Amino acid sequence: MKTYLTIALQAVEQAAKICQQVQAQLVEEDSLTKKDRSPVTVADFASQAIICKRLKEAFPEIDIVGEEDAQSLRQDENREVLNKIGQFLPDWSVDQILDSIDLGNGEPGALFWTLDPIDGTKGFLRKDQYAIALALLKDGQPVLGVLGCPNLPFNGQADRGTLMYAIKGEGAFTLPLGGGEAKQVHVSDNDPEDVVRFLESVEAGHANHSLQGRLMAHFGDRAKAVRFDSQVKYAVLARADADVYLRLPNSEKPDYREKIWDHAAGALIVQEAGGTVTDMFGKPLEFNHGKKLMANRGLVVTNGKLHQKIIELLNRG
Ligand SMILES: Nc1ncnc2c1ncn2[C@@H]1O[C@H](COP(=O)(O)O)[C@@H](OP(=O)(O)O)[C@H]1O
Ligand SMILES: [Mg+2]
Ligand SMILES: [Mg+2]
Ligand SMILES: [Mg+2]
Repeated sequence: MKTYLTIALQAVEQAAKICQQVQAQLVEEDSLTKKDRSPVTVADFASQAIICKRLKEAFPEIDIVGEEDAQSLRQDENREVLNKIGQFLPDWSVDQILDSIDLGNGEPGALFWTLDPIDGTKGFLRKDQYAIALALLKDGQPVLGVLGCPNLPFNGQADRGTLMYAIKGEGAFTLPLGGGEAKQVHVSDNDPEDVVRFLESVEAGHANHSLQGRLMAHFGDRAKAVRFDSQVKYAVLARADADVYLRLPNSEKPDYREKIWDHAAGALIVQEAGGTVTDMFGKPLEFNHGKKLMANRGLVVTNGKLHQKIIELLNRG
């Protein structure tokens, strides 16, 4: 597992650097709109290209299931975006870029990587939080997870981003992006009688803010809420800066199912930090139904001590 970890950390670090460069000089032309009307940027593509190339060099036999693909970039009308990616990957040919992105077109199997090259693209565009999320899944369960969080201050130092990782059975760890000593992280100790710090998405379309608000109201003025984009929420909970992350299904999109790359890395990190991750009914996540969490609805992530209470409140009919 150590070899997987070393390569995964290096790949995420490298991608994070490029994402930071793109974000620092972001212009409107750097993004495209996908078929589902969600955005994708030069940085999402560059990040996926770099990470896939690195993983395939080291582990050619392991499939990568990435969020993005190069189909739109192969169309003439998007040549500008492709050229822009090339500016951030100066030694790469156009074909190398396209083919590396498409290395992420693998299929879920007994052992595979899942990659979200930028989770929270809308946050990235707003210059808020985003994460580079990579997980290794074995027999339907994440066994290694890495989150690169360039805009999440490490130990309160605003100029240093945060890297977090976990190996199943070995705990969760954090270090600054750019390198440093790894320290183990643990979730908070708060119980339902304490202050409860909630996390939810910034984007109203990705969750059910009104239902989440009603649940938080149960805790009166002991409830504090913070909104962050992306799997940064898992990282914040894992290091005890929050107690509960709610992601209840948006009632206007009843058929939406969560994607594996939006949760595999974060969920393992929280679990290895001592927390609990289930769907809104208290059911464990099942990562063995393809690219989506078909057997689960919504997510409830807690420090463990609050889990039963939250599930009860949600399901008391
Ligand atoms: N209706 C919906 N319900 C839940 N998640 C959704 C959604 N529509 C899009 N998403 C996902 O929400 C992710 C961002 O999560 P968050 O709201 O926590 O920042 C997106 O990841 P990407 O930004 O990688 O596309 C996308 O996959
Ligand atoms: Mg996306
Ligand atoms: Mg995502
Ligand atoms: Mg993404």
